[in-house]
Order: sequence, then C-alpha cells, then structure tokens
Amino acid sequence: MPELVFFSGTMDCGKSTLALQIEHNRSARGLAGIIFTRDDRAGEGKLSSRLGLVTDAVEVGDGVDLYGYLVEHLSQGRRADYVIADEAQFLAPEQIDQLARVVDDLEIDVYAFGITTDFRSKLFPGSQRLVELADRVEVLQVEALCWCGARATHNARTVGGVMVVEGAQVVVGDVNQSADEIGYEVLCRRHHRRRMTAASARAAALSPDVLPVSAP
Ligand SMILES: Nc1ncnc2c1ncn2[C@@H]1O[C@H](COP(=O)(O)OP(=O)(O)O)[C@@H](O)[C@H]1O
Ligand SMILES: Cc1cn([C@H]2C[C@H](O)[C@@H](COP(=O)(O)O)O2)c(=O)[nH]c1=O
Repeated sequence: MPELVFFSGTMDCGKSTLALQIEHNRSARGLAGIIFTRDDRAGEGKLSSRLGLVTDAVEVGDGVDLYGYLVEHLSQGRRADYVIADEAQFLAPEQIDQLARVVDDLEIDVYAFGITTDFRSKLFPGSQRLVELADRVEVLQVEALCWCGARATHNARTVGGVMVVEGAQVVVGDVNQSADEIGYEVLCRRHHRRRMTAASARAAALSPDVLPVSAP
C-alpha cells in the first residue's frame, strides 16, 4: 500500500540527508521521483544537506496544486514512482491534503520531511496537517543534541546567541550563524523553556554573580 510518511525532527537532525538517500536508492534502481521543496537555504529549486549533497527540486510556491502537478506530469506520459517533499513545514495545509490525495488516488508513495515546531514551539500549519494525515510519523534516528548533552527536541531562534521569542514564523536560516545574524540552535525542552542557549549558559557560568562568595 502506498503511504504518506512524515519524517520529522528538529533542525539539523539529518532530514534532508535522509531525503537525498531515499532519492539515491530509488533512482539507482530505475525508479523515477518528483522532488518538491520550498525555501531551502541553498536557494530556489534545491534540496540540500549540511553534508554537502544537493539535488535539483521543484520549488513549491503559494497556491501550487501538488496533486494537479502530478496529474499533469503523468498525463504527459512521464513517470512518477514516488514523491519527496522537503521543508514540508513550509507547505500550506491544503498542499498536504493534495499530497495525501497523491497517495490515495494516484497510488504513489509520498515521503515528507520537515521540522514539527517553530522557534516558539508551536506547530507549523503544514506539519500539523502532516501529523493529522500521515500514515506514519517517523522520528529520525540521529539525535541532535542540546549544549547540555540531552536530546534536542526544540528549535530556538537566536540573535547574537540570545534566544528570541518574537518575530515572523518563517525566517530561513541556519544553525551556527555568526553573532550578528539571526540563527537557530537546537535545545532540550528544559533549556528551551528557560531560554538558555549555549552562549547564555557560558555567560552565566562566567558571571561573578554565580561564583562562590569567599569569606573576607
Ligand atoms: N562535518 C560533518 N561531519 C559529519 N556529519 C555532519 C557534518 N556536518 C553535518 N553533519 C551531519 O548532518 C546532519 C544535518 O543534516 P541535514 O540533512 O542538513 O539536517 P536537516 O535537514 O535535518 O536540517 C547533522 O545532524 C550531522 O549528523
Ligand atoms: C525553527 C524555525 C526554523 N525556520 C527555518 C530555518 C530553516 O531555513 C528551516 C529548517 O531547515 P532545516 O533543514 O530543518 O534545518 O526552517 C523558520 O522559518 N522558523 C522557525 O521557527
């Protein structure tokens, strides 16, 4: 039975790498895939991984009908044995419904990859719809780690290493950005709740306030 699978996790946990591996293994066996993406850091129409691999993809804009795209593709006599959708958190809920229809009506497997929650730990609308509709939600095996060593489960947005909680839901960016840029850092829930990034934990450790007071 064809499936809609949502591979989900924090930023930097290997989602795009897995998407590229699935694409490689299937195309190496002669299968033909359609790769959708939206707002990848590498630029328009790209699916890229931090391991350095990149492939061309179909950039999905607002209002693109993904089911209609597949029907058009097939009606031109072209093949589609599977569909990969990276950065799926940026897709609209209607586009996730269209992907479910690709599975059910066209009988094509769809593998969607995306972060579940934003920097405020709220669901992205596309990810919410995926959780609602997917046959399976898979959490990636390679765990991203918080600075404290615990499993990272949340995404923080940072400016100069300091966690911010105000701003637009979508700001394309990366982890390990320089201090003056908007960046991201993955944290465990405990440290996300306390807004404690690696930089603020370091600063607190160096602060005289937390040094033991020696007797005069
Ligand atoms: N220099 C490196 N050497 C080995 N692995 C790396 C290196 N840089 C990144 N990675 C791996 O790549 C993962 C990020 O992969 P990527 O597919 O870009 O993540 P995602 O799409 O989930 O944001 C990291 O968790 C790490 O395991
Ligand atoms: C938490 C969060 C992330 N984003 C952006 C930042 C990146 O461009 C992507 C995630 O890509 P990755 O391959 O999973 O690292 O999402 C955002 O726009 N808003 C957020 O709250």
